[in-house]
Amino acid sequence: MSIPKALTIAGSDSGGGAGIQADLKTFQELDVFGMSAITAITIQNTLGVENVYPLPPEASAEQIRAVGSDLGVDALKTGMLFNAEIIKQVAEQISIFGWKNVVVDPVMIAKGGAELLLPEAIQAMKEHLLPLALIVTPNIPEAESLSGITIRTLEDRREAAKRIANYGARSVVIKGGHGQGEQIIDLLYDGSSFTSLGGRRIETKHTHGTGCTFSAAIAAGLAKGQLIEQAVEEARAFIQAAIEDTLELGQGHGPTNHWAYRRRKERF
Ligand SMILES: Nc1ncnc2c1ncn2[C@@H]1O[C@H](COP(=O)(O)OP(=O)(O)OP(=O)(O)O)[C@@H](O)[C@H]1O
Ligand SMILES: Cc1ncc(COP(=O)(O)O)c(N)n1
Repeated sequence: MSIPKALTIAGSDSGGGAGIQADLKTFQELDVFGMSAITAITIQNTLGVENVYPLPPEASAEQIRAVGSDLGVDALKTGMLFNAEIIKQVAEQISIFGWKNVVVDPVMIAKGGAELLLPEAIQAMKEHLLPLALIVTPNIPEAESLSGITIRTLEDRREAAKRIANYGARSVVIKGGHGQGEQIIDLLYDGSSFTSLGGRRIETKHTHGTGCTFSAAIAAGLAKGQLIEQAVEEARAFIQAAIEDTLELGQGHGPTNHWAYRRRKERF
């Protein structure tokens, strides 16, 4: 039996709600064997990020090489990469291995405002990483930063998605968590057409790590052989359940519930 394997290249969140920890929980719940390359260690809980210790860029490259040369990688996602040198090393390894199922979550700023990507590294992300992406998953502020346009309307989102795709990403999903209205729209652009994936906006403060979990779920789907649209649809269902069945953990913005999706499926 061949076991689907996914790699997350991201930062560690000591609070367990975002980053590497959220990604591995998501892989596990979606029946994918999870592996990790840690780029930075954050001192973090539901109240926010207290400190960031980036690892030497070679440490990311070495971890990727170790798992790639032995276990193999069916799909991968990138999350917090922090600086331009880490981005370059990660991009170089992805190119060397020739991996195609690459999900880029262009993590920039944590919900609490902490910088998870230095502003001067945005150019490196556009230049080195976006051309390798099968899909890139910005939230609205990240899409604004990558596209250079202010997003107010759905038309703006469409234009931003096209501009991001121009950097070489095969497809783009602009997530709607930061938007307004009762319905959330995640807009998927596949290079020629748009698909809106929606859900009810849940009123909650417990949305720490939603973007990490969503992109990890897409990578899990790709690792299992799903097509992009199918993987994004299942990721939306996964995150919707994870936000709805809240855990109410911590004193601040709590993590989502990674058990929820499987438990719901088992009930029906
Ligand atoms: N309140 C909510 N109700 C339902 N779905 C939500 C809500 N907030 C976010 N989502 C979903 O979670 C996913 C992540 O979206 P979001 O825009 O929050 O990303 P993000 O800002 O990158 O997340 P984070 O920075 O917390 O990791 C998307 O699929 C979005 O639709
Ligand atoms: C290590 C790491 N990676 C990503 C996020 C983004 O998640 P959020 O925007 O919910 O804080 C984070 N806080 N920490």
